[in-house]
Amino acid sequence: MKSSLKHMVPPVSRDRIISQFPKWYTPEACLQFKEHFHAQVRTACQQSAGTVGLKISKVVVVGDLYVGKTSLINRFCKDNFNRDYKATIGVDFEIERFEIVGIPYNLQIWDTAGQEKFKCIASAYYRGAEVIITVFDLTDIQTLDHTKQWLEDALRENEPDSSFIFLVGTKKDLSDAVCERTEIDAIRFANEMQAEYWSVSAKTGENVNEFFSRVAALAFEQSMIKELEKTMGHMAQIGTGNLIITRGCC
Ligand SMILES: Nc1nc2c(ncn2[C@@H]2O[C@H](COP(=O)(O)OP(=O)(O)OP(=O)(O)O)[C@@H](O)[C@H]2O)c(=O)[nH]1
Ligand SMILES: [Mg+2]
Repeated sequence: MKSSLKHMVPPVSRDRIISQFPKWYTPEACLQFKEHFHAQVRTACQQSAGTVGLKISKVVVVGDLYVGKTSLINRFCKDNFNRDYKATIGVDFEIERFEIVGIPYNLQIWDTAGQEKFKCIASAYYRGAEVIITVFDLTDIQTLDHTKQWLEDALRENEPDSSFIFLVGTKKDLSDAVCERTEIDAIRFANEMQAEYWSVSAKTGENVNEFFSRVAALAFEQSMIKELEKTMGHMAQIGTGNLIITRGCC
């Protein structure tokens, strides 16, 4: 009975299995430099593998119209690319399954509309975002200028310091000398926004899997740390400045 149930859920695809902490894009705008999951998180995962319920984190993707938000998500979730523009109306979402350090984990990725007329619909979905991805087009510097406003709007709907922030430049395949200068500005913006910077191409797929693996690993680890804090007894310092709670024995 148990084995037949197991076969009802298709296995997580190989490129969604994460056991080592995925690397950042550039050390100049990076949220964390470490290369391994926290030892306590790894231990907790090993001890509870096969027994924990499904974990899920909410990701919202925001930015101007036409910057390539839907294309980025479609490349990652469906491995396709459409050169024709079809505006997102309101919001849409995809769920992507991972297995991280042996634990099943889902990212719920919300794709929002960049068009002004849909903004009030989309912003209703910002709440509870563990990850905010602000997207701009590397070939259009104005879209970078607008990312701070998009971020501000998304942050307003969330608790302070509760979300990881990413700044993502799209259409890397079209990159030229001007885009390279834009990227220097983007790295400065990312630091001001306390965001991690990435540049990707939905057309060629460059950096897309690497980027979402990084998103998944950071969000997963954060959710594990929060769970450890909730379920265990006394404070212990782990890593560099991250506090988790460990079980009190007396
Ligand atoms: N060359 C190239 N074109 C891209 C890339 N990503 C997106 N595009 C094109 O840019 C246009 C806009 O892409 P979308 O993904 O629909 O943009 P969006 O941000 O979702 O737009 P809204 O839904 O209106 O907010 C489409 O014509 C895409 O084919 C890329 O990496 N490279
Ligand atoms: Mg769209």
